[in-house]
Order: sequence, then C-alpha cells, then structure tokens
Amino acid sequence: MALTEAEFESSSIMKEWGGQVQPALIASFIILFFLEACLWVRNLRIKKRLPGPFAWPLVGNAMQLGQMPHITFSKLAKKYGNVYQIRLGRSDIVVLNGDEAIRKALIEHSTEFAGRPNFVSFQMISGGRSMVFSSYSKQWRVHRKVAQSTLRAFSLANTQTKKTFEQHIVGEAVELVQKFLRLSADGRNFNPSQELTVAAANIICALCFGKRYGHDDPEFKALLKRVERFGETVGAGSLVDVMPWLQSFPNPIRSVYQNFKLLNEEFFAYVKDKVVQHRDTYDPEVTRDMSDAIIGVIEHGKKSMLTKDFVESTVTDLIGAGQDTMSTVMQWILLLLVKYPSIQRKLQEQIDKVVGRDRLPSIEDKSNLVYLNAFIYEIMRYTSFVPVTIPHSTTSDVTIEGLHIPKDTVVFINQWSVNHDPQKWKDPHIFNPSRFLDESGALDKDLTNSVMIFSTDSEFGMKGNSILKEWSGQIQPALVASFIFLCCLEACFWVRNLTLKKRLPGPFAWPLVGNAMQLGQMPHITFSKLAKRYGNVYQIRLGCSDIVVLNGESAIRKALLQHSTEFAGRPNFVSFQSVSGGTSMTFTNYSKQWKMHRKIAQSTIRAFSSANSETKKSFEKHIAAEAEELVETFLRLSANNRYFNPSHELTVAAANIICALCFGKRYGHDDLEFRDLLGHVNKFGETVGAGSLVDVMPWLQSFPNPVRSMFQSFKDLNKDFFMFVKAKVVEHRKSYDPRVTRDMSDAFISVIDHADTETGLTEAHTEGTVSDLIGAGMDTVSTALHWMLLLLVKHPSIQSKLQEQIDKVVGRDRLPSIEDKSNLAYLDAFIYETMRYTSFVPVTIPHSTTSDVTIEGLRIPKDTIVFINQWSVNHDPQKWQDPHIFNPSRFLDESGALDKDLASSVMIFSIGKRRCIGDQIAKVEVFLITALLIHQLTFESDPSQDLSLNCSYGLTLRPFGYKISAKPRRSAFNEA
Ligand code: HEM
Repeated sequence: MALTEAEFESSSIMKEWGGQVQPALIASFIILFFLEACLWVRNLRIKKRLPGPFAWPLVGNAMQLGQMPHITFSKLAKKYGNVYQIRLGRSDIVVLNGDEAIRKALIEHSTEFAGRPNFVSFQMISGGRSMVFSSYSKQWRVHRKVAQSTLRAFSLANTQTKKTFEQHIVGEAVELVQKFLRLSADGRNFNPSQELTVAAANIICALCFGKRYGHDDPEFKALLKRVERFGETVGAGSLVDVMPWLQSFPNPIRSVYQNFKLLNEEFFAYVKDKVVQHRDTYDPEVTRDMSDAIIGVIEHGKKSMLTKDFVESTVTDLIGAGQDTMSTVMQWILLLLVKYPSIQRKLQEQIDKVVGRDRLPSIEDKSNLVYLNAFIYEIMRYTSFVPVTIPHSTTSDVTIEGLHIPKDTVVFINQWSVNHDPQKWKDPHIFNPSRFLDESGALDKDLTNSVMIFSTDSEFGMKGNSILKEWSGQIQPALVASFIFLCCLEACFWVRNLTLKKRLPGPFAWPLVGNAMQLGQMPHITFSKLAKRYGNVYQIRLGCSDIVVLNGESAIRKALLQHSTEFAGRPNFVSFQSVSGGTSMTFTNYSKQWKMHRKIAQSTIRAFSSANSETKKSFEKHIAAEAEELVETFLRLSANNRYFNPSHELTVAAANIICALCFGKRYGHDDLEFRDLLGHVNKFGETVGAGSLVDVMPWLQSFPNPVRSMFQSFKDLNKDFFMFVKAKVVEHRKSYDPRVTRDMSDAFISVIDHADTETGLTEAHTEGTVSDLIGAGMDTVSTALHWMLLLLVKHPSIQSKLQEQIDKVVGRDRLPSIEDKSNLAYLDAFIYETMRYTSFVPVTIPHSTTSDVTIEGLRIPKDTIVFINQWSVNHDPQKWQDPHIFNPSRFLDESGALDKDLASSVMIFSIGKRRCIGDQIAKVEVFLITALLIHQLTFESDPSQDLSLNCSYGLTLRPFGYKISAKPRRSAFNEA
C-alpha cells in the first residue's frame, strides 16, 4: 500500500499485524476459541433446545448450509418438522418452513414475529435508520407508514398517479425494446442483465428523484456498480453477524466485510447528497417526487416521531429494495421465455388477441391477459427468487406448533419451502404457468395468493443440482467425519514436519492454516516486517505449502539473476492449471518447450511495437488515438463542473490498445462484446484471491464452503475468457493468409500453427498466448494510469511542474510524441516514482525452484514455492531516502537529467527469466498517455472527497474509487 510515513505506520494493517508474529493475537485467538467451546458446552447442558441438527462449536451449522440454504432448510424440515432450530456461529436461529407454520407465525402472531435481529450489519445500513432493517417499535410503525403511503401516493393512489407511474414504466420498456433490437443486430447474442438493471433502477430513481438517467451517465453507472458489488459482499455481512469473532483477527471475510461497510456508506452518501439537493430547493406547493413527499411528511408534517435523518434512510430503503428485486425478476422472465418457446408463443397469441397490433399493451389489459398473469405467478413460485426473507426476530416469547420460542430469537422464513411443497403443488419442480388457470381458463386467485415471495405481509436450485448432490439436505455425518479426519491428518503432518524438516528461519506456523491468518490485506508489508526479524530469505507456511519469501534488492538479484534458471519455475497450483486450459505461457513451469513459447511471445510483441520505425509509428498511433479519445471523454464527463470516476475509461483505453495489437480491432466504449470482456477482467481480480487460497489449502475443495464456490466462479471466468479469445483466434485462422500478417493473432498462427520446425506447441498454445497478453496487458496498464491520475490530483504542484516542462519542450501547437521522451525527464521521473511508490504489483506471480539451490547460505529444495517481494526493494530505507514520501525529483541528477541507474533499479516488472515481456510496451503506453493527458488537461480532485491512497488487492494494488474533473488547457488540438 502506498502511504505516507505517518499513514503507513498507523495503517490498519500495521495495527492488525504489527509485522511480526504477534503473540497477543495468537493468544487472543486461542482464548476466543476456548471461550466459544465453553459457551457451547454450557448451551448443550442449559438450553432447552427446539428440535434441530447437532451444532458444532464456533461455526454451529454454518458449514452445512451450502450455497442453497433454502433447499437444505426444506430437507431439514422433513427430518425435524416445519419449526426447528439451527445454530449459525453464536446465534440460535429458528427456521420456519411450509405454508401452515409460516402463516400461523406471520399472521396469527404477526406482532411477535415482526422484529429484526440486532445484527451489526443491519445497524450500519442507512446510518442505522433503515426502516427495512430496524426492529419492531412504535417509531418503526410510523416510519413504515410514511414509506408505504408515499409509495402509494406515487403509484396507485388515483387514476392520475397511476397514469404517471405507468408512463414511467412504459418509457423504460420502450427503451428496452430499442436497446435489445440494437444489441441483436447482425444476428448477435447478448446478455440482457445490465439493461434490465438499468431499467429497474431508472423506474425507482424516477419515482424518488424525479429523474431518469441515460445508460451512460457516470453517476448512474457508479450507482449500479455499487448495487452489484453490494450483492457480492453482503454474504460476509451475514457471516460476521452470526460469527462476530471473525472481526477480531485478520481474515478474508473481515476484509470483504469492510468493503461491504464501505459500499453501504458510499450508497447512503449518494442518496443523502440527492436528498440535500431536494431539501435546498424544497417548495411545499410543488411535490416533484417521492423525496419531496417524504421531506414534506417528516420535516414539515404534523409533529412527527421521525427526525430529518429518516428522510435519507427512507429513500435509501426504497431504492435499495426496489432495484435489485425488480431486475432479478425481469432476468428470470427473459430466461424462462427463451427456455420455453412454446410458452412464449402462447403469451404472444393471447396478447395479440387482446391488444391487437395497433397499440401498446397497458395496465388496463391486465385482467384480460390471464395467461400472462399466470406466467408471472409461476415465475415467482418456481424461481422463489427471494427464497428466505430478510431475517425476522421475535418481539416477545411465543409458542408455535407447540414449540416455545423465546423473545429476541432470530427467525428465518423459508418462502421457497411454501412454493415447492409437493403436498400443495403438483410437480413443484416443473415450470407450468397453466397450473394457475381453472377449467374455464380463468386465474385461480386462491392459488395465486398462496405463492409466497413478498413474505406474508435474491439463485435457484432444483432436483439434481450441485448443492443437493453436495449436501443432500441432511446433516451428512460423512461430511463432518471427513472434515475432522482432514484436521487430524493435517495436525499429524504438521507435527511430523516440525520434527523432520530442517526449516529455514521464519515465523511459527499453525496447523491447517500455517501463517495464512497473519498475512492481512497487504501481505507485502507483512513480508517486509518479517524480513526485519528473520532476514531477507525466510520461510512461511500457507495452508499445506512451505513458501520461501525473498526480500530486498540484494537477495532478489542474487536469486533471479545469478541463479536465474533455478528460480524460473512456476508452482504446480490448481488455479494455474485452469488458466487458458493449461496452455498459458505465464503460468506454465520452466521447460524447453516453455522457453520456446516465451521466445515466440517476446519476439511477436517486439515485431508489433519496436522492431523498426514503421512498427514503432503504428504502435504509437494506436496509443495516441486512445489518449485523444480519453481527453474527449474526460471533458464530456466533466461538463457542468461535474466530478467523475475515471476507472471505466482507463480500463477501456488499456484494453483497446492490447486488443488492437492482438485482434487488429479497437472497440467502442459501449460495445457489448467488449463490455463482457472487461467485466471478466474485473471479476477475475475479485475471485483470484479464492484461487490462491485453494492453491495452498487444497482441502478447501473437499467440503462446501464460500471459498470453494468462489474458486468455482474463478474457474468459470477463466473458461469464459479463454473461450472469448479462442473464438477470435478461430476467426483469424479461417481467414488466415500467410502473405498478410494483420495483427499478433495472425503472427502467432504463423509461427505456432504453421511452424517450420518442431516446437512442441499446438494450436491451443496460439490461443493461450493471446490470452496471456490480453490478460497481462489490460489490468496492469490501467492500474498504472489510475495511480498516475490519483497522484496528479493529490499533488497539484507536481502536475503544474509537469505541464510547465511539457509546454516548454512540446509547445502548444502540436501533441507530444514518443520522440519527446528524452527531453521530458521530469515526466519520466514522475512515472518511475509512481511505480516505485505504489509498487502496484507488490509481489510477482509465484515462482518455484527448478532444482535445489543455496541462497545467502540457506538451502532451498527443488519445487519450493517462492514469493518475490518487489515492494521491499522499492521501499528499502537503505536505498531510498524517505521511501514513504512521493517525490519524483529523487530520480533527477544535479543537472536535471534522469538518473538511469536509479530508475532501472525500481522493481515492478520483476527480473530474470520470468521478467515481464510487456515492460517496454507498457512503458511507452504509460508515457504517451500521461504526456497527452497533462498536455491537454488539468486534473482536479472533488473537494468533497477525502483523497486517500487506500487500495484493494486483487491482481494488482488498485486505488479505491476516486472522483476528479478535467479542465481543458489551451491548444491547437482542443480548438480543432
Ligand atoms: C505497467 C505494466 C506492467 C507491469 C507492472 C507488469 C508486471 C509484471 C510482473 C511483475 C510479472 C511477473 C514476473 C514474475 O513472475 O517474476 C509479469 C509477467 C508477465 N507480463 Fe507484465 N506487466 C505489465 C504490463 C504487461 C503488458 C502490457 C504485457 C503484454 C502485452 C505483459 C505481459 C506479461 C507476460 C506474458 C508475463 C509472464 C512472463 C512469464 O511468466 O515468463 N505485461 N508482468
């Protein structure tokens, strides 16, 4: 993490893990464990438990729920009855299943079951004032009434509001039709997910803020992104709710939970901002939208129990709840329409009969479109896309089905069990809208009313799905036994290792996890601290793997340059094998064939970037075109003094350059195929952590747990990404002409597919190489640009100095070019300092030893995994004065020229046989884009944001989202 000295020392990671094996941390973990065990034994003896499965200490039944808890709940109900108890972490939870028990509880005992648990994650939503997540109270009842009546006033209150509401919806639907037709042009297939999310978001935003957004509005895109990421992190919220001790030591769930908190805060701040704008322009005579209406009731109404802060929380509740649910149901509708074309036809026949072809359907047609109604009810029943409601809690002691449930018990309502009860629904696992029609073809209202999806007051599993196979719905004794067996086996290995293996110096490693829990979110900082204690070469253990960590310039240079072959291997990780179907050069171990593969990749990159002045020029043109487009887009996004997050645009620019080289084609910013590709790369960064966990703890794959599911997504993403590249290469192969090399794909086809000599490489390697280059070239370069912009706005004086130099060297009548590089020493220094200071690839891709080797007097056996801590080289206080201070001038000598020796000792591309092969093109890209941007624009940061250098750790260290604006500088180019 790139921080100032003070920030660095006080950064949370330092507090979490003071860089050495903190005995206090380990002691507190052991105390926690024993405390939990004691509580568990006490509970066993004291508490009169409801029926339910056996609960383990610490985790309770958490490991048994699998990815589809609602299915597990239904299976458990068969064994323990419709009301039973499970334990998740520390919380006893009552699960209600089946129509009868749920209706009894929620209708006959409605007040007793109307509470919400006191979960920490609930308390942080909407600043703790969310109506949806607050417990039952008099104030809550008032709050709910305000929300409910406002919703009504803006939708179904009278014919006028009904009409306006309908108009909003029709507007979005018509836009969807046009968008879908455009996306289907030329017989293309597309993923409708984003468009549906936009439509749902627009409807609720129009109601709340009186405004719909364009699909490309950056503010809106940021809102959607937040909602998407919310879904990805909310799971950690629930885990921390039931296992609060997960917050007390560094672990991956704690980090995801932190993100979840941050997202909530950001989302709330966004809504608050809008509400404040409304408050400032509020006019009691004109109610523009729901925000105004809520301000009217809460702030200007009769004496209200609700303070002004409740306005923001009510609007947040409405947007949060309205958007995700609606877009989910729309996605299911489209999926089931294409899965059942005969049903689609039947729906169209009915609609043509009732509406005809001369007008659009309206809400008045609803009563005549019986089959469409039945279809929608069947979707809700069959998918049960909200399978378990938001947790309830009991507001007082209550007895249900003869079982006593104490006050403040957490209650899960399994809606799925109602909708899939075979006693009630014939063949519940079959999708059949006609089940809702009576003999005369009319809608059976009793039956539609019994579908439970909105509670009585967000994935899908069916017979034979993986979760059922994994956890066939009951507490599998075999699973629990195998977990205990695994633990024992690990413990035995651990004891044997302690006695047998001559270990290198290093911290004490725990059984099962080794030192995994001590690494925290920024392992490179921990590694550097450990080096102070154990020397520059030491050993840690992660899960099952012993790993040697190399730190500091001298040890790393010795290993990677003097013993280059011995350190050129890659470990035999399962996650590496899943990249490009095993044909990747980057992730393949050292061998003769690998050497050939690397040489081909290297010389092809050179041929397309720097081989001669012709290729140099054409490569430069690609980059300049992207930079010019960036300038235009940034100016557009800054119109009307707006601030924007440059993330998406920078990723697009980096992706376009590498795609232009590989496929001879750049894409529009909204090209669907391209957006898909970018989505993959972003998701890749999010799931790669699971890959590394499974690599070092392969036993995580042997029972259902969140890491295993994430690892599955990681594998799926890799497969999808590889398929995308493969399809492109196959197209190239079909139109391949040996006389014309259009792009790098053609070049690889020529040297691999049509090789003159035996290389051992197959056609699949051609595809693997292209994937390697796109994968490696996109994320890294865009991360570098992210940091550059952030540092430019954080240090305006450096930005001015850069502009002064560029104006002096280039002038204002032409654009900068790569030839100016030698005269722009300060810009070069700025780029090197950004790479040094941020060290955004802090640890290289793991290496492994290809034979036994001795380094700094320590013997490392063949096939040992090696981590190279580049960050330690760039932050070594022996080498760099004040390494935690950002100061480009450190790279300039007294005459103001670049100190080339110092610059080349920054380590970010690694060194030796595995050194990055894209380093030269990356440097050209970063130089030219930065030069062009600062020549044309001045960047400023949003004064309302607290500019931090905090970052997330996926593939690279990426700064958290920040907002900037760009102002044009006078130039021939701008005026043109
Ligand atoms: C600023 C941008 C970049 C940085 C900081 C960077 C950094 C790195 C690092 C640290 C490695 C791992 C080296 C090791 O394992 O010791 C690597 C490997 C690699 N990089 Fe880059 N890279 C960048 C851009 C690129 C680009 C633009 C491309 C290609 C178009 C590329 C292609 C590769 C490939 C193919 C490898 C694997 C080499 C091997 O395993 O032998 N990189 N890069």
